[in-house]
Amino acid sequence: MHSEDTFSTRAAELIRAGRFFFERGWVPATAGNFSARLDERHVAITVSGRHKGELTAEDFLVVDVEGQVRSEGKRPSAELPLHLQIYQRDESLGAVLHTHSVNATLLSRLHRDVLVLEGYEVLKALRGIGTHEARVEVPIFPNDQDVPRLAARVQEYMAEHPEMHGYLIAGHGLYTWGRSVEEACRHVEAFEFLLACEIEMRRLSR
Ligand SMILES: CSCCC(=O)C(=O)COP(=O)(O)O
Ligand SMILES: [Zn+2]
Repeated sequence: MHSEDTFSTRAAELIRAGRFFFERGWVPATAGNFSARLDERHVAITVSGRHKGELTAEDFLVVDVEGQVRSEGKRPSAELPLHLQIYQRDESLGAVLHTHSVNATLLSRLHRDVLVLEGYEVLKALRGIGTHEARVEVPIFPNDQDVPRLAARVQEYMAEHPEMHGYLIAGHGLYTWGRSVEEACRHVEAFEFLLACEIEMRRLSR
């Protein structure tokens, strides 16, 4: 069972991540949501509707991995099922981060089905990738206000593509994850750099 200390430490890491993302324009208004695993069965996640650049420890609540709320009077992120899908399928994962940058939003509307990233040295910032020659496929799922249905769709896709590092939701944003908050933040930064390169490439080759 997790301690209060674990909750405070994970919340502090996610608060820092929120400030960092907000300063870069990746979580405008109240967009985005963040979570971190507390133990095998519990997760801390942002309360719905909070500004992710101005989070405090009060803006997090505890849920179990089945989605039962363990903090009275707090409403979890509307996108909780997308976080739980990741924790349920892989016990080694410790954090899930969702951002809404301009570049993620634009690319997810310009492409259908999948965005291919290849030839970039920064791909090596993604866990398990050791060469710029890697080919990273980022699936793009249609947006859906029925979040459990969207989570089921992601689950189905991940069963076929277990090496995924993240995905886009069309017109919406990026989901990525890691074994720790630090690793998940590195993935957000790497993806944002790669998405910015892809946008610029399209502009230059017009
Ligand atoms: C203002 S963004 C619309 C909702 C959304 O996509 C999001 O990421 C934030 O939702 P939450 O319930 O986690 O605050
Ligand atoms: Zn969102």
